[in-house]
Amino acid sequence: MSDIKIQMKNISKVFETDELETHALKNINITINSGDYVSISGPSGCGKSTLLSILGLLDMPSGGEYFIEGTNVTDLSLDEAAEIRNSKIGFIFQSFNLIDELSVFDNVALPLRYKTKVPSEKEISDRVHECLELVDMSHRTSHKPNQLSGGQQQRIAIARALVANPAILLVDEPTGNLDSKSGDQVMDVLEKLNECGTTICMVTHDPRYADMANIQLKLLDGSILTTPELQEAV
Ligand SMILES: Nc1ncnc2c1ncn2[C@@H]1O[C@H](COP(=O)(O)OP(=O)(O)OP(=O)(O)O)[C@@H](O)[C@H]1O
Repeated sequence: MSDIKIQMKNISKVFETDELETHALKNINITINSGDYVSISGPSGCGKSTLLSILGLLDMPSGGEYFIEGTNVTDLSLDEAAEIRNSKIGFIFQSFNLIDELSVFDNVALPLRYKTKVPSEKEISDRVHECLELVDMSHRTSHKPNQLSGGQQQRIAIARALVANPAILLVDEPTGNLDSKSGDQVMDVLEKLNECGTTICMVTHDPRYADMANIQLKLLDGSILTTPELQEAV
């Protein structure tokens, strides 16, 4: 009955530099269903960024198979990977990566304007306002990013990641540049989005935030240490 968003089968990644081979990921098997909240944590160098890059089609695995919403995306050309990345994946980075010259509205609208079939201005406006409301930022549509706090900028980045209705949000240390209060607010927004059905996969060093996820993956030396654990809904 579950709707599979992401499936990795025996994914491996080997980096080869001069005479050195680094086995960054070994035999990774992950299934992420619609509505899951997955955290990935582990010590420095264990493979978190490598895994997130492959999940986000920013890098390709050395072996194994990767499916997004049932489509095999293991051996795509760069152009095909870019198209699937734009339509299926929303990214949230530690650095918010907003465009300073654009208003909040135009930053959030950007992924819609880059779609193969660009929606009408009315559709863009409706969707941007809907997403800004979800992150409690409807009152700042005309501001520029540098007129906002770090926490507010991250909430705008979340709205931008959501706007094209991706299959999954990939989140990399979302609170890394924030004080603890703003960080908690950003995590509250992610939790609320997940409660409303958004599928999330997040890399975090913070055990408090990893605990918010219903599937907690722990990586060590490129392998998943603990198999996914589904917590009973409280
Ligand atoms: N481009 C590369 N070339 C060679 N080795 C690499 C490359 N990228 C990563 N590695 C190696 O792969 C392993 C996993 O790296 P990765 O960046 O995924 O770890 P991480 O868990 O994200 O670390 P951190 O928490 O410090 O960011 C490390 O041993 C790293 O040195």
